[in-house]
Amino acid sequence: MSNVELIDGKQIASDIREELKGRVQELKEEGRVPGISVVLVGDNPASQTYVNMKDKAAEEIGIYSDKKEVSDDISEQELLGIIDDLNNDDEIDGILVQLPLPDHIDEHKVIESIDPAKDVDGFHPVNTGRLFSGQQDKLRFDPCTPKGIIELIERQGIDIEGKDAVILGRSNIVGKPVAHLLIEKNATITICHSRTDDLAGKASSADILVAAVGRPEFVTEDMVKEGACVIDVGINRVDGELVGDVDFEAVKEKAGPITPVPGGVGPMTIAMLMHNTVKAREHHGV
Ligand SMILES: NC(=O)C1=CN([C@@H]2O[C@H](COP(=O)(O)OP(=O)(O)OC[C@H]3O[C@@H](n4cnc5c(N)ncnc54)[C@H](OP(=O)(O)O)[C@@H]3O)[C@@H](O)[C@H]2O)C=CC1
Ligand SMILES: Nc1nc(=O)c2c([nH]1)NC[C@@H]1CN(c3ccc(C(=O)N[C@@H](CCC(=O)O)C(=O)O)cc3)C=[N+]21
Repeated sequence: MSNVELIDGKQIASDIREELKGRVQELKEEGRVPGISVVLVGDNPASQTYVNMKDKAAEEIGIYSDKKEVSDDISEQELLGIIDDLNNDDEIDGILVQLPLPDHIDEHKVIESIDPAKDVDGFHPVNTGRLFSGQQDKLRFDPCTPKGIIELIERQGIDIEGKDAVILGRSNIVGKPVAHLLIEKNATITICHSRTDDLAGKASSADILVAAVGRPEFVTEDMVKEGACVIDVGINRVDGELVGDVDFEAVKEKAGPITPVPGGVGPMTIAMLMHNTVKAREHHGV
């Protein structure tokens, strides 16, 4: 008999979309459904997949969704022009510029050009700043993947307060923001990266281990404490197959609650994007 406790991100994300559906219906009756626009530069197939998943989720929930697909030789100026139009579009509550961007475009400049009240990705410095300073009373959009991770843990009934959380990875879109959210939930955090000494030792002290390194099956059995909650953020394509940052088969018996890939954090990212779009619409009004 297997004693694996799987955290079903697919199911939890579906529950969240169902909750949002009701709210969107109310907003529709008020006079306007939420709207999101996704800007896609170039034709990276992985990006196409995510953008299609966003479209599908929006449609299911009743959110208006619009796509701006442009060639990867678009100038920075032109891209900033598109964002300016979206900032001024009253039907659009949320703007998402799919990352990464081509090298000739300054990612920070593009993100900073988005109206913070439409920044449903939560990447604008106004939003990351409010996360950093723990401001919960102001309009604040938290990044979707980190927020999805917190929701997964809490909806699984796992208490975060007082726990030792170890995060593998320090990127601006996953590692750093998830650390802030976990601090806000009263966890004690350690962030590891490529220069960390004794990463395995640190990881194996974690009650909650978040793997976001972008290396297939990086987390092995020796890096996991017995019964620890393991959250696998990794999305790696290996020989056409999707593989996480955790060696799931090797770790699943030793770990406590654990997320699969696919069907773990990924669907939660999309659900949180929808959540942020509804929140943006509530703020903007009809
Ligand atoms: N499920 C989802 O919705 C999402 C999934 N992802 C996936 O999550 C993973 C991480 O994404 P992202 O944060 O953007 O990745 P980045 O490449 O931006 O960051 C990776 C981090 O991991 C660290 N790292 C890399 N190799 C090692 C190593 N050998 N030992 C220790 N640390 C290491 C890096 O350290 P250093 O800083 O020192 O270089 C860096 O901080 C990817 O697989 C990505 O595809 C990303 C976003 C959303
Ligand atoms: N501005 C911006 N915001 C992002 O949020 C953003 C981005 N750029 N660039 C790329 C990353 C990656 N990302 C994912 C979203 C959903 C899944 C997801 O739902 N994955 C499914 C599987 C999908 C498949 O089969 O390929 C799963 O894990 O079950 C994965 C990855 C969002 N990102």
